[in-house]
Amino acid sequence: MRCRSLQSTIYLEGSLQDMVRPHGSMSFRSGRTHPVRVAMRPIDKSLLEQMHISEVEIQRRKEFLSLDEADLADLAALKPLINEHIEIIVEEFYERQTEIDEISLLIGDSETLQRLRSAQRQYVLDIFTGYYDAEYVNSRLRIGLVHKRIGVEPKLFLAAMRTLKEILFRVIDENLEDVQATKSAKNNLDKLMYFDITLVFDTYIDTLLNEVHSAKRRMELYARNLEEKTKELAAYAEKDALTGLFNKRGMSEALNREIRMAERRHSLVSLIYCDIDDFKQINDTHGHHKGDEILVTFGQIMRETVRSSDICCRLGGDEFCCILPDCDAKSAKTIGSKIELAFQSKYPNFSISLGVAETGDRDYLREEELLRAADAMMYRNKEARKRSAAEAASKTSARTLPAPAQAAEKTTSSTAAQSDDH
Ligand SMILES: Nc1nc2c(ncn2[C@@H]2O[C@H](COP(=O)(O)OP(=O)(O)OP(=O)(O)O)[C@@H](O)[C@H]2O)c(=O)[nH]1
Repeated sequence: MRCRSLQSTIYLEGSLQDMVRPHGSMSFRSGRTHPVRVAMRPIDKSLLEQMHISEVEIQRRKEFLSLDEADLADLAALKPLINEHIEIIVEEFYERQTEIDEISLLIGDSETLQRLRSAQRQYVLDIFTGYYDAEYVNSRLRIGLVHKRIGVEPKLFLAAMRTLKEILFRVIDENLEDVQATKSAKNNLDKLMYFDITLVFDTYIDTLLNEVHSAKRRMELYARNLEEKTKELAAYAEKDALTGLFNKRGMSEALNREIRMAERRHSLVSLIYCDIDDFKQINDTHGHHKGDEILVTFGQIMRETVRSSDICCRLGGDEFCCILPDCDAKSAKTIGSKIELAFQSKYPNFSISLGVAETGDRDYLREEELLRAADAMMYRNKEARKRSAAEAASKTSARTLPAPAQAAEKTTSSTAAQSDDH
């Protein structure tokens, strides 16, 4: 195997090769690390493999450009001449290149310029070796990759190739006497430089496409995340932060939807409306923290008592409701009683008031009408409960006069009041 540096480039590759060489592959060659078995990734393949460029493909490319063995041998014959002029060629090339602001900026400093000079020197010598095999092709492909990564645009690369060609043509013109040989040498050089340019462009475009695909994948991921976040936010907007039940807005949408569905199916929808009695007093006596705990517990009781298809909501403060699709008012009252029983067994000193309303299966109330009806019944039940509590209190105080009136114990069942009301 001939030893030819892969570091050669038109003008910028040299010092930047290490930027793109996978570190793993370097360690592996030097035997410092053991190869780990992982799925085949792009960095596990050579550029030639990634670009699907085989020996046959290299030959095809030469044929496309009518670059035959005789042309290549003629180019190799110019090697002594180029060797003789190599320093002048590289000197003039960089003099002209650094006159271009964009290129000067890309090169950046004198050490980089020095490294580029030596890489360029090697490239020019490589052109005239007469060997344009896989190794040569690989080094050309690498240039496209590096150019894309460091931002050397095709226009700069083409301008550089043109400058180099002009310089080489001039050296040939000035030193070859035979007109036919001069013409043929320039023609062969022209074809080889086309061969190089197509390879550089192939990896440049491939890298560009990979970047586009990668950006597309990132965008899709971002869009998916955004969609999930939007759904989460929308769900948050419909949920009550304290109890996790639907809030008023969520309830409104759900009730609307359930009434419309019931209309389509000619079925019933019932609504239980609950309010914790004297909740203000509970807060005042036991503190807000206890008040919160009661609200959360009530939400849990409600959820655990009803079917999973029923929709439990906290309308605000101490007011709750539950939407019961496919359920009549009688069953809703029974469910309400179960909720009340469970609540009172947890908090024997507190009570709730309930109201129930149903709609369907011939005429249907609107969402706010159904809510108003259930609320009105809850209110009537609460008033009835308050009246009987007041009566009980006055009877007790009459029996125990002249002692001051005691606060009534909250033992009256609101469900009983509700039933009476009906
Ligand atoms: N702890 C707690 N209290 C709340 C919350 N939201 C509202 N409240 C309180 O709940 C109380 C509700 O009181 P009211 O609407 O007067 O009703 P009530 O005291 O239950 O009286 P009745 O409905 O007649 O039985 C108010 O004092 C509100 O400040 C909450 O998230 N946590």
